[in-house]
Amino acid sequence: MSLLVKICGLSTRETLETALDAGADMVGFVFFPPSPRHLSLEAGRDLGRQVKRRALKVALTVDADDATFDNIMDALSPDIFQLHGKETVARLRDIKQKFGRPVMKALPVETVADLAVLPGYAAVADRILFDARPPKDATRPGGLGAPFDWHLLQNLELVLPYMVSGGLHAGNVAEAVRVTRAGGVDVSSGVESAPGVKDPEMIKAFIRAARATQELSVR
Ligand SMILES: O=C(O)c1ccccc1N[C@@H]1O[C@H](COP(=O)(O)O)[C@@H](O)[C@H]1O
Repeated sequence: MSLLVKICGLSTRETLETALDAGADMVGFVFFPPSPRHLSLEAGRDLGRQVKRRALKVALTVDADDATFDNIMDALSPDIFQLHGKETVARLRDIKQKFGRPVMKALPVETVADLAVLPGYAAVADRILFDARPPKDATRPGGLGAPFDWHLLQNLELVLPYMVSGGLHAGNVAEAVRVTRAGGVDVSSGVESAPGVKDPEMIKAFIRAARATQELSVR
């Protein structure tokens, strides 16, 4: 099975085109105002049109309300929602039913205790994203460029597809895949020259490095 590569937090036509040309499977758009990668609905509409089915469009939200989902559906028509807040299992079910799109639930990981919620979410989500737990005083729940201990996933038995994120970059993505056996990787800060500023060369290097790990991936 081939490794899915997601480049998240794209906000310009140039860097989106770089990610698509370099073969990203998923391109992520952030709809969360405190993030330096936050997109207006109009920018999301414009970038969404540019994708032209060359990759899956992922809309990242954080504890968003129904009106926000409605607006994102209208502007971007995402292929999948990435839920990166404290959404409950019941809210996941509700979002899937109301908006008719698959959901990828981000779960914060710092210790093995964080995996206790996994069975509940795995019963409803279409994909799980394991991300580093943010510090308590963080202004956002992700996109902080910090990794977690990948060994916590070493013995994971999860039938559902899962991805990893948190502090990935071209230099460590192979090791992350080797340890976690994840079927996909997601990066934002690791392909930026400054928060919110994507770097075309870093995007290409990350996708190249991720592709080189292909044979290590199982899910
Ligand atoms: O990118 C953001 O600003 C962001 C904001 C709120 C929630 C999640 C966010 N990004 C996601 O966080 C992880 C890790 O990112 P990084 O590579 O460590 O910067 C990734 O899944 C992003 O999609």
